[in-house]
Amino acid sequence: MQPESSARRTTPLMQSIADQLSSGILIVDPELTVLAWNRWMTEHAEIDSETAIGQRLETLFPDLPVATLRRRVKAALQLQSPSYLQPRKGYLFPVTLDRIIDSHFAYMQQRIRILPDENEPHNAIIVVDDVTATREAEARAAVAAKASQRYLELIDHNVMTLGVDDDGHVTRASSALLQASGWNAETLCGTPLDALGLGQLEAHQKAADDKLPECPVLRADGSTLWVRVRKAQGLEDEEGYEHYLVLQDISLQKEIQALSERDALTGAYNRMKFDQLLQAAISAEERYGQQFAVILCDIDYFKRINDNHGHLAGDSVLKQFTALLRTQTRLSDQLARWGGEEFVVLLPIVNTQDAAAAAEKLRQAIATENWPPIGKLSASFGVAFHAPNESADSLLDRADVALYRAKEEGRNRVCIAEPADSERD
Ligand SMILES: Nc1nc2c(ncn2[C@@H]2O[C@H](COP(=O)(O)OP(=O)(O)OP(=O)(O)O)[C@@H](O)[C@H]2O)c(=O)[nH]1
Repeated sequence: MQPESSARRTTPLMQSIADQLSSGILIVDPELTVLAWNRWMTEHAEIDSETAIGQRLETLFPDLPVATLRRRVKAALQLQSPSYLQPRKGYLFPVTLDRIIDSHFAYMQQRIRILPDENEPHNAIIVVDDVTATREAEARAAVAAKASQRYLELIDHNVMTLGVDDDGHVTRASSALLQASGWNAETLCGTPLDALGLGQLEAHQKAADDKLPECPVLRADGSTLWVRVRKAQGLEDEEGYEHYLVLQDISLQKEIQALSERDALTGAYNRMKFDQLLQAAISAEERYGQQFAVILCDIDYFKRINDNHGHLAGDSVLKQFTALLRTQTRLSDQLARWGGEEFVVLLPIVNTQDAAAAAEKLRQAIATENWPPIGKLSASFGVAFHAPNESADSLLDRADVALYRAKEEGRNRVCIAEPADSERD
């Protein structure tokens, strides 16, 4: 039944306007008895106006938070100003969504406005707005933000990255880098890149993809962390430009590389590495005129050492021999084990005489050293000075022939190789 007051005040024109709105409109008295009900409410709540009008809201909607709603209505009427209600569940009137399948919500999300009815000061107008789309977008954004956050955390924990300002000072470091380096975030910020062993920012900016700088970074405990450095896209904000470096741990790779270059027994370079060094020396001579020589050196009567003192004693002599050659050569010289009891030294030098003098120095050092358990030891030497345009094979052949001659002439001596074919008249 329709109460007198409502019938009087809801004119056909007002009802028609209310029916065209895309929000729910209902008028209630302070006891929440429905006095007016628009089409939106009929369609969405599936209760027609004849049924709704005259009924208390809690009768129509048994789960309605009546106490809260009544308080809000009272407040709006007393203050004669709008009041808003944000239902805890997101909706006041349970309206099922027909797009449940891809929605975060089963029920329509509503914004409730309670307005004092200016014509009837005891009544309140309740406006129900459908804000599902907004809440949906917010919920999706929250899920996306959480996923991005998780992704950032994943990167932070697993990828070594550094933020650097325009002056090459560190601005931030990922947890992965702090953990791998043992560095402390506070002390790290503001430190110049090169003080960490990471070189200059410009070098990383210019580096080609296939020639990324490899840097030995000093860990907090003094050990070395080898990293390959790639410059990533930077970011600009109101505080300025931030460059990003991504660091790849290549320590293991470096370790394997070092092992593959060296002879396991003596620690001297192996033949493969020496071949590379020799090629590099030939290129440097062609380009910059840096002359060099090689000394081939073979321990005399080494077989006897093995035969008389055992293989282990032979091994120990080889190690001591390597150590002696190291101390008797310069840092700029390169030492390799050529095979068995034969060694080779590559030395940047300007003439054959100087190379021969270097070999003679080695010969004397070996001859005067004490070699437990065998006593004395000697070695024979073949020295070849690299001729312009000479191949590596030709140079080594000449040194080998000279070494053979030293053996033939009685061992414990230095023989100088014949000039290369290109040098002969
Ligand atoms: N203990 C030990 N012996 C090795 C190693 N590599 C090669 N030899 C030995 O070195 C010896 C070389 O013998 P030879 O080539 O006859 O040369 P040599 O006895 O020094 O005689 P000359 O060179 O003519 O003075 C062989 O007995 C090899 O077995 C090694 O890594 N450890």
